[in-house]
Amino acid sequence: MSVFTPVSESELRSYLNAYELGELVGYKGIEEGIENTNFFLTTSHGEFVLTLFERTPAADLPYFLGVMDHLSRAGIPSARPMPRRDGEVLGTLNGRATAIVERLSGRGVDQPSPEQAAALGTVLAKMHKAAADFPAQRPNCRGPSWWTPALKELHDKLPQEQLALLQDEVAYQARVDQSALPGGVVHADLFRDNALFDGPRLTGLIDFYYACNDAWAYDVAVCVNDWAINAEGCFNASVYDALVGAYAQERAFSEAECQAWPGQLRRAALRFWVSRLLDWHFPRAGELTYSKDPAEFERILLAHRQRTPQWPG
Ligand SMILES: Nc1ncnc2c1ncn2[C@@H]1O[C@H](COP(=O)(O)OP(=O)(O)O)[C@@H](O)[C@H]1O
Ligand SMILES: N[C@@H](CCOP(=O)(O)O)C(=O)O
Repeated sequence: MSVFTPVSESELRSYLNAYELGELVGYKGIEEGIENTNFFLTTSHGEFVLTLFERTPAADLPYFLGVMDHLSRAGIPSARPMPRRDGEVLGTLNGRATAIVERLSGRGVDQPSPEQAAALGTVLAKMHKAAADFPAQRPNCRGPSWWTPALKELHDKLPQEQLALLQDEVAYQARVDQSALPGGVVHADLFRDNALFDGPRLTGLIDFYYACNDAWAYDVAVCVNDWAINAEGCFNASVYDALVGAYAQERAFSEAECQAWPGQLRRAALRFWVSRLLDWHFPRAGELTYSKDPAEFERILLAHRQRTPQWPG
């Protein structure tokens, strides 16, 4: 499903001439993933992932690949982009901007254990610190200037009750002073399917294509909403405690972040509820929408609005 742009063996062999990655041994389309065309590549030099960017704006690619390179050099398990012979990391294949990155080991988890959640919390905090000196900037493209027009688009599709809730939450978020929070590069979409594990060991962070500069606490909130809260909006206390406890051990929250924590959980829930509503009501041709139920994030947002979770410690 996710090979939107096919690539023949001869096209790939010729594309690989631009790299020093040895001879092509084999390649296979990757079915998971919904944004881009991805292939696993085996060459005489190792294992890689080839991505043909379908929707990601070309102007943002140097930022995303730069973040991945910066983090992998700093010891964070993100995939290092492979440079071409001309020193560039981006090429073009079959009309798409294209990159090759190293293939990381491990698999995604559906039901993380507290141990795995702790590994995520630790690596997330290390990632925030490691990217503190990354020089480029990219604003969060899923903030107020995105959700305000998105709500207008959704206006005629939603029942009045949902619209009222969304509008109320948008108004609440507009009153939150984000500038008081420390931040830097954030992943911004670190769901369970974007972290790879080998048993309890976190072996990879992938899919940096929403990375941007934002509050670190927001990034933690994105993770908590997916890793530690089920589709009914109920917290998994042991996963939550493990994730935020391990994060806090590596990077303590400031007083401002502790205060802002409930609002960040709400902001993260709002962002994914709106994107799932857009995907649901305006699906792209051939897109599978059933696996991304918007109602999950409505329930998570409602749960956060009803009982305010405090930052522990
Ligand atoms: N660097 C990598 N190492 C190992 N597997 C990867 C890597 N990048 C992507 N994958 C695999 O490809 C799948 C789709 O990647 P993802 O970046 O989520 O795609 P999309 O951007 O299209 O949603 C992942 O679920 C994972 O199995
Ligand atoms: N992880 C997200 C999907 C990525 O966001 P989108 O804006 O591309 O839909 C989710 O599970 O909703």
